[in-house]
Amino acid sequence: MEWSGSSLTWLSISLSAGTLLLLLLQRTKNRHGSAKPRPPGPPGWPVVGNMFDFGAMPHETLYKLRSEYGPVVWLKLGSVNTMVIQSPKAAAELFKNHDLPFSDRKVPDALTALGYNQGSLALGNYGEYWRILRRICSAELLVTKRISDAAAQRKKCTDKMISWIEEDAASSRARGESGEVQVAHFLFLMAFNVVGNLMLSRDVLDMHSEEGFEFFTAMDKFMEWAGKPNVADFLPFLRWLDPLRIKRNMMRDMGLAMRIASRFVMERIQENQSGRKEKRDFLDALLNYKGDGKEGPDKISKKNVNIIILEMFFAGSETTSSTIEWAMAELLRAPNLMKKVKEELGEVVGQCRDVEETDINKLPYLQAVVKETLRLHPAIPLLIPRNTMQDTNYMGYHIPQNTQVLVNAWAIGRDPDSWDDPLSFKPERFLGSTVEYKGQHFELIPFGSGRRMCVGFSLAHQMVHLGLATLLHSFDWELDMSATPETMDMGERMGITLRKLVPLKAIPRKLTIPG
Ligand code: HEM
Repeated sequence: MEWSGSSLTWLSISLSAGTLLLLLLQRTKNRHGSAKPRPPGPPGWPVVGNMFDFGAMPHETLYKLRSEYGPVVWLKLGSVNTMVIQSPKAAAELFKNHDLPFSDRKVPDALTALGYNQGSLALGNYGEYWRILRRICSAELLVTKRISDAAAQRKKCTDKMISWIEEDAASSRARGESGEVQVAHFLFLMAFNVVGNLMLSRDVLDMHSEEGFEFFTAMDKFMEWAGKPNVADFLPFLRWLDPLRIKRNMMRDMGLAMRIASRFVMERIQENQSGRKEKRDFLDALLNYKGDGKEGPDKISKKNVNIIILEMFFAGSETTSSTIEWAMAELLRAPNLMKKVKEELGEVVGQCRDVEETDINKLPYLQAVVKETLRLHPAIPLLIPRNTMQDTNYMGYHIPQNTQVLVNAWAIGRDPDSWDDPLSFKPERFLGSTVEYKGQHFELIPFGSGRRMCVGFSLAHQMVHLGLATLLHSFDWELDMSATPETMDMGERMGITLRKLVPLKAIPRKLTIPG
């Protein structure tokens, strides 16, 4: 049979009409749900699903969907089934009753570069290797004795931060400028060194060191690629193509960061071989690990040790420094609140000595400021994506195996059913309240909850309080003439963490703490 011109035209019209019908049917099916009940969600397009509805600030886009679809939302991101949880009640149901089947991770393609996810704790599949790492990390990072033993190291790092801030402000003034400094830069150096001391018993960054700068730059690039939205995560059949070149770039920059981390590890191995007798640290715990021959690996490979060291650096430094930066920004916007924290510091610490970690428990207003900051600005707004290991019946919905689960801690912190005036920064709401962020109160979960909750939680608690208190106790902070509390930009930038879009700049003036 021959195809005439008119039959070809008809064929193409029928094909187009058929495709259109299919598209509409697919949208209708998604809108009304399939045979098995799924949570409600916006209709998606074939192939791409809701991929293009996600936007640059997914936590905000998802928060807006709550009013239409309720606290549990179903999306299809390309071919990835995704469930989003956006209320304390739904989060409690997940973490209390379904934590185990939801304990795997969904791994972004970029972080499969050089086998990173295979060695990682944060992205590792739920299984023996993860359990062993988690045990080692908990012993090093969560046990109160270990954390308090390292208090002097943290104090040394905050002292250095203050002297670098003074140095930078002085050079700015010497150039005839206002003395303004970029606060997050120094917070990052401090946090990086706190982690460095815990992992490797040494400062890693110095304002002026070349090796530190090289490491910092490589890590910064690593975090940039890890935070970039990647079409290959939504349409896995495109992975081989790596259309945005994210994985290729990641391989290059991660490779550099790994080489630097491996230098630290090799140095330690050589020191140990030549009879090093210094105090045992996190790196020793990883290198000395010996399995019991029953479950998991017998030892942690050198490559995986490098990966874990790297991971701790970026898990511990971006999160804590951005939290303190947000707290400082909120306080600079509200001079009356700033005055209250400083008065409390004046009463408890006074002017004759520095803040110590042992002061934290006596500073309820400072603690309330930190909680309020973590409520409105959780560093990882959607937590780290989980993945279901098996089909699960969750709140009456059928959630299939291999569903990505996002818990919107950012939206939960703004839930009007849990919080009065949820969008305002009001630390007072926590005074006299028993709400904590230890993963038991589901209206405040900046560190997550359940098995995969932040393993660095106790360390983070100390670092954020000490870092913020030290900044406030050491200086009076002012905005430059070009900024006012009313016009300060509080926009967000999404990368691997949620940072301020415009980095906070402020002028440190020598202290006038009342008391
Ligand atoms: C303000 C500071 C911090 C915040 C807001 C934060 C937040 C989080 C969140 C939301 C998760 C995912 C929890 C989940 O999926 O349920 C997480 C996991 C993790 N955090 Fe943190 N974190 C902070 C500081 C730290 C520090 C200081 C370290 C270590 C040096 C650390 C290491 C980790 C690791 C290794 C994981 C993965 C745990 C796992 O998958 O088993 N974090 N963190």
